Amino acid sequence: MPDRAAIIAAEQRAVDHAYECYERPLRENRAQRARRDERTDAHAGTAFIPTLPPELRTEDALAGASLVMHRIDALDEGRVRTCYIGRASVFDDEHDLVVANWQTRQATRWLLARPEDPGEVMLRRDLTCKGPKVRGYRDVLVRPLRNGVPAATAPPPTRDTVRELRDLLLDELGRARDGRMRDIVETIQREQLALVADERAGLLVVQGGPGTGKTAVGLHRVSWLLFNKLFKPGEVLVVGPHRGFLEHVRGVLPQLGTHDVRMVALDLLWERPGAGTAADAARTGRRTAVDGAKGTDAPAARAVKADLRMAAVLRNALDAQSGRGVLARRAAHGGFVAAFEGTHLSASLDELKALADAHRDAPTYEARRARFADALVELLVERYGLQHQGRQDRTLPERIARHAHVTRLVGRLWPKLTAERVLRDLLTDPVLLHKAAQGILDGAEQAAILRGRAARLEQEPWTLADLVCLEELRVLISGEGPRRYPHLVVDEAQDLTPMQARSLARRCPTGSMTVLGDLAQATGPHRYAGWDELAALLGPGAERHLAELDVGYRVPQQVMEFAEPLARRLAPGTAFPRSVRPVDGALSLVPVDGAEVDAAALDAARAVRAAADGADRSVALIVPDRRRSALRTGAPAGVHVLTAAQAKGLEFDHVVLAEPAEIAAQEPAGAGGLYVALTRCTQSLTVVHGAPIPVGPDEDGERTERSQEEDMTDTSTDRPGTGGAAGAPAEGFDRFVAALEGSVRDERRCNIHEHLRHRLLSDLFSAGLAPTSTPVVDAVCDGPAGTVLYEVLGEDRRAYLDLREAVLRLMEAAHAEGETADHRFVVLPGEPVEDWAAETLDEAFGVNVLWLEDGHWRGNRVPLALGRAAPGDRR
Ligand SMILES: Nc1ncnc2c1ncn2[C@@H]1O[C@H](COP(=O)(O)OP(=O)(O)OP(=O)(O)O)[C@@H](O)[C@H]1O
Repeated sequence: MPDRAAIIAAEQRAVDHAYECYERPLRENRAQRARRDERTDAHAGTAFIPTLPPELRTEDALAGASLVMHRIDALDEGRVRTCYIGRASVFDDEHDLVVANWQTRQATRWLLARPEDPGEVMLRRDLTCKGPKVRGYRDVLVRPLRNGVPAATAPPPTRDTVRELRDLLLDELGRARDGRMRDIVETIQREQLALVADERAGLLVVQGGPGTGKTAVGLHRVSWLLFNKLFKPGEVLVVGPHRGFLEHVRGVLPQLGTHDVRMVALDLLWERPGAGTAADAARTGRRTAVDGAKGTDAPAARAVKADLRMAAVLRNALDAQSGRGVLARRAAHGGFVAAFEGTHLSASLDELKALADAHRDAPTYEARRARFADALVELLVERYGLQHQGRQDRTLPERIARHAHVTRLVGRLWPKLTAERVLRDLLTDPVLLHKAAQGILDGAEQAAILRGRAARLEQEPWTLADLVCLEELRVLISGEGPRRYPHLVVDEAQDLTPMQARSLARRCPTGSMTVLGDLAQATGPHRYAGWDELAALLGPGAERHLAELDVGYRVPQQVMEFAEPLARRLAPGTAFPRSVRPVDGALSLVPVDGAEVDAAALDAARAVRAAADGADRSVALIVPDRRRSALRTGAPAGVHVLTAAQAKGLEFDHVVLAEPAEIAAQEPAGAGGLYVALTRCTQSLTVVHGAPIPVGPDEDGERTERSQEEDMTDTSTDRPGTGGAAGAPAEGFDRFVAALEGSVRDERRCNIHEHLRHRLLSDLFSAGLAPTSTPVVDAVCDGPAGTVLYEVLGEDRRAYLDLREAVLRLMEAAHAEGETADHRFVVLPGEPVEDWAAETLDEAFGVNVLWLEDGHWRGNRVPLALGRAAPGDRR
């Protein structure tokens, strides 16, 4: 058996040959170009200037990267053939393939072959090259031939060769980050490549913790899909979280040989009235054509506008300003009468209402108006015919349609509306808002989105959420939707609001999407309980495939371990990534006096910058939003000062983090923002904090756990934040209330719980009642049957034992509030699991059960639960 040196020498010869074959056409093309240039010079001044055909490349696209990465020996009709896989397809003089591009289906299939299912692969050898120089190799899959027949795969590689591969990957991961992401072709892992080359239709959702390579996978996938002609460049849109992120990843696709793919930051995706779209900007090259939203929403308004219920409110706003909405206000005026060619045309108010209602299912507002106008003319023509013994001529319908009174009536009932006018009226007119939001948004939610009116429509400070609503309205009014793409890639998708997701679905009606994200890093106003909810919004009706990446390539192990309890708390259902990178001394905690945080953070940044100098390492200082401008002013050169939101999706070699508790308290990101900030570094994280670092497993965002060094030095067992309100010396009843509040808060993190609670509150408001929620009671409402107390349960809580626990909670809540309820309800997200549960609960505890099924309330006493019971219906 040849020794390693001999194998490396043999592989070097193969790689040399590959380079020779790769470079020869380049050299020849350059020479040909030089000859043409000479000819062109000779013809200077003439109209004909020959151009070089695109296939005659003259530039080396490798830019120093290795051409060859793998050797594959594959069985082909009984013979073993050797093929090399690399960054480009290379042919020899006989047009035989010397290197196969990694993106060809054949090469991808070979690279995905596993030892336990090798297919035709007999040998996979990964080469460690530095440019054209072979430094080492590792045999990943070896299947010897015995008597011409492949034997079982050989035992796993020796420790040495494993270390060698790890070295290649770790070398790559340990290199300095200059703010630009690079491709990972040389070290892409099998589970990543499988996602890159996944050809299934529909939505591919990739969930993965920080640094698991989601962005890298998304971009390599774009390149792979285009290379294999599944889409053309103009057919793919990549949506990233912000401009800084796009800047960070900008170089990857060109490095992979992929050009002309449109990439847009999420906040520039929606057109601002009067400005062009991002697409316009890309076309015209004018950056100033688009500058996104002008205004900002307070957190409460942002939450309401993010919610899908907003779509129904917008539709209602249109209805209130047209058709029946206008007729309702016209009651005093009666129907329609107009003099016409010596006679009268007329329609009663009821007839007009019937016509207005008849076309509610028309696709757009404008279509409804057109159909109403047609139907009105038809009615008037018919009436005219009756009055004149059927005497009609061909131009009568047109004469009636053009009659000033008719056009005025149509115009009044279906005024020319623009999305901007409707939204402006909705957000600034409390009466219209109430009418449109009745039964959908409660009073507090309506108040949250109500705002003052700018002097002129063009001055309205549209927020990002408003821009999304404007698109929704435009679609409702005229059907005018955004440009469509056959494939969409959405990064950091966990931050999309439901309204944004609905709008993205509009851009890709086929539902062919690559959706990348991490639920634990969610920082938007809406938290998704799982990917299903978001996937259903993005690709309604499309096939969905969920994949998880669970190996962390960016963040040092020590830092990931520090952040782990926080991540598990934020998204208990997702896998926490294993980091492949132990880095000694990667984590430093620097406790300081609260007043010293800024100065200490700047000192730390200065020290880290100085230590990193010469090593070409990037340094970021991640700070709470309100401290950014002050710290930017004082920061040393070469240190990027960013908020957690700005750092999303980016990575730096060294990160200094200032006052994490303050970052975790920022709305709407909360602890998700802190998790993002903690996981940006590749080498070291220095945490400067005055307040304790809220990374513990049982935090609730308001309470904090002590930092590690405090844990080490302080042996006190009376730790704040583990059962009582923030550090308060709570006793007895107070402690009980605090504990109850804590667990209610936990429950209210569940979206399904919150959907149910809000729906219940909204329906009670619609019934004309005034329900309230308190920190311990999900809902309490005085209705015709007395006081009713509700305890809402969240996802997967429909079993009898859950119901019994809810009864106890109701009793505790009543005790905490001093509330003596006449009726008590447990509210579930679906039918109880056991069919006897509702009856038993009623008989045993006098507690009723209410649940939602297909959007309707069900249960043993639904009218009573919704405030519709007779006053005598008291227990
Ligand atoms: N197989 C790999 N080989 C080399 N580097 C890799 C590999 N996979 C990921 N990386 C590197 O790890 C870093 C993190 O990757 P990426 O930004 O794609 O992760 P992410 O999952 O999108 O992270 P986040 O959720 O924090 O945005 C990048 O520098 C990327 O190049």
